[in-house]
Amino acid sequence: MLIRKLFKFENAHIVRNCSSDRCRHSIHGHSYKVEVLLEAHTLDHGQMVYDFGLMKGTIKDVIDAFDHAICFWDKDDPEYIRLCKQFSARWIALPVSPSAEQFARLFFIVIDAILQNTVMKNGEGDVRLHSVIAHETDTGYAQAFREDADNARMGIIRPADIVFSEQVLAEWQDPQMMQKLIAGQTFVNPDVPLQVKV
Ligand SMILES: Nc1nc2c(c(=O)[nH]1)N=C([C@H](O)[C@H](O)COP(=O)(O)OP(=O)(O)OP(=O)(O)O)CN2
Repeated sequence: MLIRKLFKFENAHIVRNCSSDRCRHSIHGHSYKVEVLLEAHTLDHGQMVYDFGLMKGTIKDVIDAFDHAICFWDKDDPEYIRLCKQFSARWIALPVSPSAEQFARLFFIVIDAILQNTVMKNGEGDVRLHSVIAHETDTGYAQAFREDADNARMGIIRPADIVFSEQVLAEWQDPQMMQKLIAGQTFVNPDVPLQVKV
């Protein structure tokens, strides 16, 4: 079974080298919608694949980091990068260009790492990330599956290579969240007292 939770953020970028003239030379923004799809073949004590509420913790925080930020490819023109950092308190440097495809891959990689490092407390079984859909506009989206996330021909994305500005970090509930993820520390879900025997 699949479940899906939708997240939203506003973000600005330039996508270098793309065919669309407006996109490759001009800073522009999108109201992104990100669908996170989880898969399991057994249900937890609440008879759910994974409680939607749990997805509003670390997973939501990571996606929300991109809200009202400018994203740039860390291989872009150093002067452009310098100016992004100078004029936007919220910026994120990416190891890949900020296309919808790469957003979908990036969120897959980070959310997959979060889930794999999460200690689940409510009888969740084989819950795993199925795919991530990044909607750039109402009419265009990219969907990343595990084989896309792992595909080095699409560029390597390591969580440690995503650099968040100080302002982004300061606004997280836990400013150390990404460092913990990179260090392989665990995220522990809240205990749930059982009220009826399942
Ligand atoms: N495969 C991709 N194609 C394009 C991407 C992308 O990330 N992946 N990105 C862009 C631009 O960022 C652009 O702003 C979005 O393109 P487009 O869908 O053409 O935008 P419109 O606002 O014109 O959308 P309509 O709904 O068709 O009006 C370009 N391509």
